Amino acid sequence: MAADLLEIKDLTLHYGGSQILNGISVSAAKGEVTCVMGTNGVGKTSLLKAISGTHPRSTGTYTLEGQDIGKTNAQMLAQMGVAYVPQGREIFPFLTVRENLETGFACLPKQHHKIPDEVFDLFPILKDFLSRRGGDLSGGQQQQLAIARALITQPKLLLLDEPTEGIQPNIIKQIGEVIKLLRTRGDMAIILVEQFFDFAFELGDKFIVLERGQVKLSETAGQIDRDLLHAAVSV
Ligand SMILES: Nc1ncnc2c1ncn2[C@@H]1O[C@H](COP(=O)(O)OP(=O)(O)OP(=O)(O)O)[C@@H](O)[C@H]1O
Repeated sequence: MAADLLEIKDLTLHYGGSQILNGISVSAAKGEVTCVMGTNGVGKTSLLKAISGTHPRSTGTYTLEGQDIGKTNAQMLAQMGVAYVPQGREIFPFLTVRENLETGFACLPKQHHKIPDEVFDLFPILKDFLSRRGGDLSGGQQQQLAIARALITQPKLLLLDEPTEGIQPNIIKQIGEVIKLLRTRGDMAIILVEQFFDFAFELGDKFIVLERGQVKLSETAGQIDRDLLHAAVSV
């Protein structure tokens, strides 16, 4: 198995006085997809917020490529290669597709301020729509744009929060193919939060199931029984 890029131990997270995550340990390796699963409200998005630094971690240790990144903030984490595609995509509706993509440059030194051709190889539709406003794209196209924008930051760790939510089946399939391709490339670790069971099961190398802010189950694809995993993520 590949060496872990990300290692998180005993993470806790609070919103005000409410403790939402409790003693979470997660690791992720380059060339692997780690799926975080569980029913609504168990803390999946909160975990991604903690990893991306968009919400402060209360306690726990966090290393990226062996480097302790303790209280490093979201902007610094993005510059270190942590890219977060949030649930709901959060593209800028009044910016064009090109301008949305260019926002990814904020994490990069000036000499890398060019949209790589690879982005259009992965998502050809974006090339045709470069001048359209983000808000005029379909939900699936917006999701592709959000993933493309994250890839422009040259991530080592890609965090995807429910990329299939509300998306038409043909685009879900394309997004699945892109995730497979990125995994095969082997230069990034992917953490995928997903409630679409078949999609997650097909892509995952590791599965972590959360329940009320704790890890209920953590297994590799080779070890996990499909029915057991399905039961673990069902209400
Ligand atoms: N900003 C916030 N302030 C207070 N409580 C919050 C906040 N965001 C989330 N929560 C609560 O934290 C818990 C975990 O939410 P979170 O969004 O992380 O779960 P989730 O597993 O991603 O759910 P879903 O699948 O519905 O997106 C829920 O009880 C939610 O109501």
